[in-house]
Formats: sequence, structure tokens, C-alpha cells
Amino acid sequence: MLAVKTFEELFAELREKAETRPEGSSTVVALERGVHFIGKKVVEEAAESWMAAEHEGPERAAEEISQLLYQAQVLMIATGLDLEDVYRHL
Ligand SMILES: N=c1c2ncn([C@@H]3O[C@H](COP(=O)(O)OP(=O)(O)OP(=O)(O)O)[C@@H](O)[C@H]3O)c2ncn1[C@@H]1O[C@H](COP(=O)(O)O)[C@@H](O)[C@H]1O
Repeated sequence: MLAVKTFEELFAELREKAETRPEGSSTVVALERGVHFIGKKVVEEAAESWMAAEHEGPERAAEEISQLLYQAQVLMIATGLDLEDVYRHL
């Protein structure tokens, strides 16, 4: 069966990357570029999620939404937020 990564597991992985700064990590590159760059990625993936959902079908929408969730987590880390800081508002 396909191993599934949860939202919490991905966040823990990204936080570890932010702390250890390994070579070749796209997350580290994004964090170095900063909030303005990451914010644009969030908007780009949000638009691609919308377009995929409207025109490309559920499978493509799932792919784009996964990238949107990833970029949202990178933005949280760049802003110094924990999952609990966000969950508090749900
Ligand atoms: N889930 C993701 C993930 N989703 C998207 N991205 C990155 O986000 C960027 C997307 O930017 P672009 O839209 O320009 O990419 P694209 O190829 O044009 O994609 P489309 O949106 O056009 O389909 C790329 O650099 C991707 O590598 C991700 N980078 C990493 N992860 C996961 O994050 C973890 C840490 O990854 P590293 O930091 O790279 O080690 C690993 O578990 C990865 O699987």
C-alpha cells in the first residue's frame, strides 16, 4: 500500500529542514528567498488548484492542492508559526 504522509508529518519534516538546512532542499531554498517569494508561490498554487478543480479533474486538483498545502506550510515556517497557532483559528 502507498505510504501516505499526513499534514502533521510534512510539517515536522519541513521544520527539521529549516533547522538543519540540508543541501538540495527546495524548502531551504524557499526559506532563504523569504516571505515575499513564498507568498507568491502560495498564490500560484492556489490559482493552479482552482483551475485544476474547474477544468482538469479531481486527480490533477489533488496534485495542485497538495502543493498548495506544502507552500502554506513553508509560509508558516517562514513566519515562525506552529501548527497550533493556525489550528487555534479553525
Ligand atoms: N511536497 C512537497 C512539495 N510540493 C511542491 N514542492 C516544491 O514547490 C515548488 C513548486 O514550484 P513550481 O510551481 O515552480 O513547480 P512546477 O514544477 O512548475 O509545479 P506545477 O505547480 O506547475 O505543477 C517546486 O520547487 C517543488 O519542488 C515541494 N517540495 C517539497 N515537498 C515535500 O517537502 C519535503 C521536503 O522537501 P525538500 O525541502 O525539497 O527536501 C519532502 O517530503 C517533499 O516531498
